[in-house]
Amino acid sequence: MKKQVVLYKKLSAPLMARLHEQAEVTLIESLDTQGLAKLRDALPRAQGLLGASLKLDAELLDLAPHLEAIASVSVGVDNYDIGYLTERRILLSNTPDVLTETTADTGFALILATARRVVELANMVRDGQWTRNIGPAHFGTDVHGKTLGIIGMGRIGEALAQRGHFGFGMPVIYHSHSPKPAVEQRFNAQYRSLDDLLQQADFVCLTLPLTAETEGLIGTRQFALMRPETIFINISRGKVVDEAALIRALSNRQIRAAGLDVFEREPLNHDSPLLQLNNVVATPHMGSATHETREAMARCAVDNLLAALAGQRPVNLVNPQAWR
Ligand SMILES: NC(=O)C1=CN([C@@H]2O[C@H](COP(=O)(O)OP(=O)(O)OC[C@H]3O[C@@H](n4cnc5c(N)ncnc54)[C@H](O)[C@@H]3O)[C@@H](O)[C@H]2O)C=CC1
Ligand SMILES: O=C(O)C(=O)CO
Repeated sequence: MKKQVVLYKKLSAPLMARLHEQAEVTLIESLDTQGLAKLRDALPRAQGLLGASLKLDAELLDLAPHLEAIASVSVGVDNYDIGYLTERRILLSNTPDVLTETTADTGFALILATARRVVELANMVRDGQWTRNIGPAHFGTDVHGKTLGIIGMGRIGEALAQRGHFGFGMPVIYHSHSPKPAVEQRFNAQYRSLDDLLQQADFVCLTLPLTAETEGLIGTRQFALMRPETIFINISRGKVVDEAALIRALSNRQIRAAGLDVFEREPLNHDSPLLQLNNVVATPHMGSATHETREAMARCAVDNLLAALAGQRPVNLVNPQAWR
């Protein structure tokens, strides 16, 4: 008998066809109120779940007594209670690697956009305000040769270091759980304590996951360690940062600018004080959002889910303790 799969994300036609071959599929097209009600109705028969951007808490998962596997179409797994899933022996998988380069591209886009004031100056042209040659009031700051500080030297951190070191001649400093000699050799990178990195980097870039340990990692004290020239880039998760402290640091010009792809609450409210600040470039959590990468992520998630439902260990298993 085919397994019951509930999708809460639309997939491309070829991936849908693959899933249909092997499973009975219920598609929840959107996660609006109606969609969530449909999801609740489908959960009691679900053996597999596939999707992204939904906090799957115990209250929802308790509706799914037959659940065997969840395939998240993301590398970040902060939406899941891994302890609870493991207790229930539900296999959780994610989609690392396939999105690394694209997300690092986004990080670099934010570095360039903030330092060179790309959005602000492009809007000036669009608004008909380019009436004479621009002068120092519109100048930005160099990217090449500046110190790139990476907090969380994992896959995406390394891809960012590669761009900075080889593409822009940037000295790379980093902070992570522990030093990484191979990374230091490849990018001539140097390990720093968190405080030293915050004081020394021209670009402070967050590329770590949201965990109990990293929630609120960057707050008032950490912004106070940065310099007025510092540019702050967050492509990890909004909750790693105390957003109120960030807004104060930007408003007081304690730091120069921020490039933000992620926020405490998403979608970012249009009234957010962040959007009143012209030294902020805000993007809509688009780190991995290219056609190619989103398709590769979805394919990876389908592979993981079908493997798990066939009794095989998924390649990207997040909670190996749940594997019997
Ligand atoms: N903006 C976006 O659209 C995207 C955001 N992300 C975020 O980026 C995160 C990182 O992804 P990957 O590089 O693939 O993960 P990864 O696991 O390869 O790298 C994370 C690194 O952070 C380090 N780390 C974790 N906790 C730390 C702590 N408390 N202090 C210091 N270092 C710590 C780890 O040791 C690891 O080296 C994801 O978890 C996700 O939240 C990922 C993809 C797209
Ligand atoms: O994969 C993730 O964790 C994202 O944030 C979106 O790609």
